[in-house]
Amino acid sequence: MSTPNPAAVIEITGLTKTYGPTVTAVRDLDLRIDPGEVYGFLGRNGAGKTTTMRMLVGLIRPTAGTGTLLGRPLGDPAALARVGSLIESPAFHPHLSGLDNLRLLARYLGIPDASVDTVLRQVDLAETAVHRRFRTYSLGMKQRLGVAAALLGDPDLLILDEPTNGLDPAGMAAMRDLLRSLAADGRSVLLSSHLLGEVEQVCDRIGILHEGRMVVEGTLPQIQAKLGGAASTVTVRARPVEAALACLRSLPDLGAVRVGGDRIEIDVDPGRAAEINRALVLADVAVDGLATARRSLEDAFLGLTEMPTDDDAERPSPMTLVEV
Ligand SMILES: Nc1ncnc2c1ncn2[C@@H]1O[C@H](COP(=O)(O)OP(=O)(O)OP(=O)(O)O)[C@@H](O)[C@H]1O
Repeated sequence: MSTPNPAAVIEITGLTKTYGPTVTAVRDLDLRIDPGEVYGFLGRNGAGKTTTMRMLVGLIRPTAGTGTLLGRPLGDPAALARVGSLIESPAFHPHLSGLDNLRLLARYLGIPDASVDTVLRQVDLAETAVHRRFRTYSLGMKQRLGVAAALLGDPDLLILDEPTNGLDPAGMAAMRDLLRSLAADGRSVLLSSHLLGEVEQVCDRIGILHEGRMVVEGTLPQIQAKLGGAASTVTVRARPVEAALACLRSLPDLGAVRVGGDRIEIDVDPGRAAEINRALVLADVAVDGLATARRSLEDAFLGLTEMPTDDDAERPSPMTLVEV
């Protein structure tokens, strides 16, 4: 049995949420987050990210599961007071300015007005925007104000559901910098996203959720390794295919080989492309094309969660794994 570590910011086991007899939104989830760690939940819509976060901050009650948040039992008010969260759209007064909304919230929480200026600077909400009515805000501005509100109590743990939603690329970069600087101060961040590129750039560890389950978890290199397969491929268009495969069989240390029409895709370092080309030509195989690609984590993630991609329609004939 593992010993619980008192230093863990979040440590939960078997977290489950069911709705009625048929919907299991989160299934038997184990999660541990350490101080100063930025942890990202990655998953397509409906994977269970928001439900998990709502359980952690006490908005909904877990069906099953035990654990601690900041060293206290899940749902403990003293621990929740040290958590800042942005889950779904925060409720701000539409007719008040961003500044007045935060001042109101600060007073409600018993926090000095000076903290409002600090958090507004942290999220980089423009001076002009601060004085505008909330209802005129763009999605990105609303998002920044939501993060500012989450930061108000100087929390030890931030739980942010899709924090970059609605931000332009510059806003996304600023948000990443902010989250990293918060982590550098020893705070922990749990965020969710359906964009791999986002979590990849900011998170120390990533957990991929799919249909309520954690399917893979780890650092980026660990996830790459766990998802298996070569990280890169060499693809050749070659005729005749049978002769090409016979030739490939004579080459050492190739990974999996897949064939679709006249396309042969080989899991191998792209640095061996020239060697493969030379071998095929020497074997009297006509090489009509040769391309190299590094398999991104995005591809692996999409494959894992069977998410359709925009370029699915353009994909040529399906590839079949062959023995070489
Ligand atoms: N109150 C509810 N009643 C019934 N089913 C629910 C409820 N809340 C969530 N679900 C279901 O639970 C599953 C997980 O939803 P959840 O919102 O946690 O996913 P998500 O990963 O956050 O996705 P999204 O990015 O779309 O918010 C979905 O199938 C959803 O339809």
